[in-house]
Amino acid sequence: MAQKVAVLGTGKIGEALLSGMIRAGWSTDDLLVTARRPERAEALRARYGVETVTNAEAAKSADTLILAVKPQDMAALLSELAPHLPADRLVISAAAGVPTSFFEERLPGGNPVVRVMPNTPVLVDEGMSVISAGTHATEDHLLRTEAIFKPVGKTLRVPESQQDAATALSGSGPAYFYFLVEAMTDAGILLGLPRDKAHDLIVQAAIGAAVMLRDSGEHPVKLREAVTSPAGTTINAIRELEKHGVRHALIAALEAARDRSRELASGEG
Ligand SMILES: NC(=O)C1=CN([C@@H]2O[C@H](COP(=O)(O)OP(=O)(O)OC[C@H]3O[C@@H](n4cnc5c(N)ncnc54)[C@H](O)[C@@H]3O)[C@@H](O)[C@H]2O)C=CC1
Ligand SMILES: O=C(O)[C@@H]1CCC=N1
Repeated sequence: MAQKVAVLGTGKIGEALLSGMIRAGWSTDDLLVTARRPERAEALRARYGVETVTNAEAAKSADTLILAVKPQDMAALLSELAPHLPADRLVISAAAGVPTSFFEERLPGGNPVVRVMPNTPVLVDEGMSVISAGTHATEDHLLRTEAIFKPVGKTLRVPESQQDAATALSGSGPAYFYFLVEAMTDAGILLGLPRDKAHDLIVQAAIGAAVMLRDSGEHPVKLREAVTSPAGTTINAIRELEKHGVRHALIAALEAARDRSRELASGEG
């Protein structure tokens, strides 16, 4: 019999994963979702044809539960689940910061727990999902987790001690690129381009650069040097980026994201 998977907390990332599983060919008969608000449950049912259930029902009938609520809501969700959850059910958490020990303490039956940090490009099958096993999770549980996340992008196993860093780089990563595109589009407007043209130029530069980074096997410094002609335009821009400490700002930004992930470990504010 096929494994049933439930997504609990179907917000932005929960819905992105649900839609990815459906694209990857999961039957909606094998998927369950839970939502806090009835209107949201109805919208998900209408959009995807999936059954919406309570958290307790999901705990009783799903083989794998993907917990995609905010870190601050995780303790409350686990207290709803714990009385109903058989010990063999795989619990996958997508929450930033929250360690597998947090789940293990609240699920005393010894459920296998896998911590995953996905990112929103799972919506276009270009996600990255960073995976760590908890104490009771075996190779089989990791393979079951990868079967869910691989169709929507790449996966990478890391020791759990690297998850806060992975969250800063990868979970939050797409936001930095959107921020850069937004800022560079503003620059295009300053230089006199219409917004839609500025947007298209920067997005295509981003796509071209991303594909070259992925496919050329070249170091980013080499790729940048190839753009930077002697006494040309690019070096003037690079000098300004260095003068304004953009490299330093990026390092500080990712360190701040890593620190916030660590703070979320307590499952509080
Ligand atoms: N948005 C992103 O790019 C990423 C988010 N995450 C993690 O995913 C989790 C969710 O983040 P988002 O999707 O951005 O937030 P969100 O606020 O869009 O989604 C959370 C959903 O959980 C629901 N919820 C809360 N308590 C519930 C309960 N007891 N039962 C059922 N539903 C409940 C909320 O109503 C909401 O729809 C967080 O833990 C976050 O750290 C991880 C990777 C990337
Ligand atoms: O901002 C956040 O907390 C979540 C986790 C990684 C991406 N979004």
